[in-house]
Amino acid sequence: MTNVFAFSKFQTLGNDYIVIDPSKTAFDPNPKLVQALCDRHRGIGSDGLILGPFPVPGDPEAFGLRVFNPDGSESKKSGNGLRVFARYLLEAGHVKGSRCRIHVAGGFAEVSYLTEDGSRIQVDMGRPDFRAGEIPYTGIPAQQEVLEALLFFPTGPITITALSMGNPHCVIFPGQVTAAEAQRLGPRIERHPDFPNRVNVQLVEVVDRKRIRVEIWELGAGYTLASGSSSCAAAAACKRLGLVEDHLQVLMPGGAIDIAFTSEGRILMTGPVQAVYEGRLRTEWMP
Ligand SMILES: N[C@H](CCC[C@H](N)C(=O)O)C(=O)O
Repeated sequence: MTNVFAFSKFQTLGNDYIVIDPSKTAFDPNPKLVQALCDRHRGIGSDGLILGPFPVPGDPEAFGLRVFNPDGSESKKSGNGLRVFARYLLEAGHVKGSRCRIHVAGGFAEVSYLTEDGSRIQVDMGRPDFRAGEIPYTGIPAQQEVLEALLFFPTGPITITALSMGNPHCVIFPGQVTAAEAQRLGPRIERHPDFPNRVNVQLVEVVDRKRIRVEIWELGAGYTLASGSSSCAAAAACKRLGLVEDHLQVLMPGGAIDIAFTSEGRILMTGPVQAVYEGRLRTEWMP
């Protein structure tokens, strides 16, 4: 039988991830292979791929992970990905107790298991950073914050609020918050030259001061039903613009994520995780 390798599949609010554990499966995350695995017709199919745990230099208690988008690019952070990975760590016996610390390119995240089985998890996603240079966004000077700035297109400008959650986000408040509008505007904003590293895009409707509704276009993944870092970014923009309170729900097509701002301005993101299946992948089809 040709080589096979093990993987796990999880999903949270319809945002799904493959998890590959390097201690079980030797895996080179080259873009072509990541694209093939995330392909919903030729491979496993997912909104992203998580590789981990890795040891974190200088922090023996922490677990390292890498997150890849279906286009093969590496993500600096993923809110749903962090919750999925935290669940995997618990199930694989890497974690004992109700907390763990995870390191991803965009920084550390403290994780709390709210249920014994890891089906509901809270992640401290840190503080949003609106400074243009941290996103990066080049439309205004690096130290300035991107609050209701203008992003120019041949058809006219769009008003944006942009920030980093460890990964880049651009929040807009368009007349229509629909999947169609997310798929129309998302790619244009994702690849706008003022976002040299590309950007995740959120279309936001403020329902009231405790609920916002969001449609999402993800950098390197396209339209998704939910996104953890996007829910944090949309909430952070609304909070910064004085539109919502410190505790709110972010309503997405796949479901809702709870957001709480701490007194230090950090964002606590809480949501579900579901295990879907364990798989053994043949390798004969791989690029
Ligand atoms: N679904 C992920 C977002 C991945 C972000 C990725 N598209 C990037 O920033 O490159 C989340 O739950 O946060």
